[in-house]
Amino acid sequence: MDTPSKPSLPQSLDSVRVPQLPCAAFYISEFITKDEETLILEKIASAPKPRWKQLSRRRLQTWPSDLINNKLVDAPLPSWLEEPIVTRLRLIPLEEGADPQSHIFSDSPHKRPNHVLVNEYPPGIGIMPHKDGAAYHPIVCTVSLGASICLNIHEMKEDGTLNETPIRRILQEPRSLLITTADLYTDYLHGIDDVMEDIELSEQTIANWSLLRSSSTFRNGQNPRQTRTSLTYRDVTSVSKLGSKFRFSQKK
Ligand SMILES: O=C(O)CCC(=O)C(=O)O
Ligand SMILES: [Fe+2]
Repeated sequence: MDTPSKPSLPQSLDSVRVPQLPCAAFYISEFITKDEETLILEKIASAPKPRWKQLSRRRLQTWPSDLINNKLVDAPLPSWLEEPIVTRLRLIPLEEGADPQSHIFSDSPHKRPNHVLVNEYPPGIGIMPHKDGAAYHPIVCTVSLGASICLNIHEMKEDGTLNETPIRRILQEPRSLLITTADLYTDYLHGIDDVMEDIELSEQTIANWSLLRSSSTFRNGQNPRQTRTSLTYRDVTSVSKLGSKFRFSQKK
């Protein structure tokens, strides 16, 4: 096959920092290959039906399991969520010249993500502006599959209500990785509009325009939505070991 078996990763996260954001975010346009994307989408599609949680308009899979009181029952991620993504995430140093062992999860409690949400967005469907809550170490790695979508970053008004106009927008292409960290997850909100098309896309309006794989695709400023699936990787701070005992007691 002609397609490369691995995408070429940046030398450091610092070189793919999203400009014009109040705090650190990083965007790698080609984080997985088309073949890897296809394989992961097949694995998601072939998961047993009860794996899907149907929300009012969107559906969701949670791996390895739902959190209970913000705690994760200790269990490994399935291999198709671990490889190649987790390994590759931990290969990119934060800065050039930094300790080559350092990576985005170096300071997280488990040094790696232990939890993945799979969110499927049909055209016209998004997610309301929200914060991700206290269960996680404040780093989220989002791999986008299938189609492009715009993520909006919002701030709160002085009176504590949401400012509906996003302060920035980030365009996520299929096979890309977006890493959002720190205040972007703790102080700001993020959401996706319920639209059939993202509009007014340009160098002026999209924070990661210079980092896109193919900004020419959006020359006319539009992104007609197709079904887009996201994988959000996080490190759940609190992990209980109860699960292994429970599984043991279930064995005949
Ligand atoms: O799909 C996305 O890019 C965002 C998902 C999200 O915000 C979440 O699962 O908390
Ligand atoms: Fe979120």
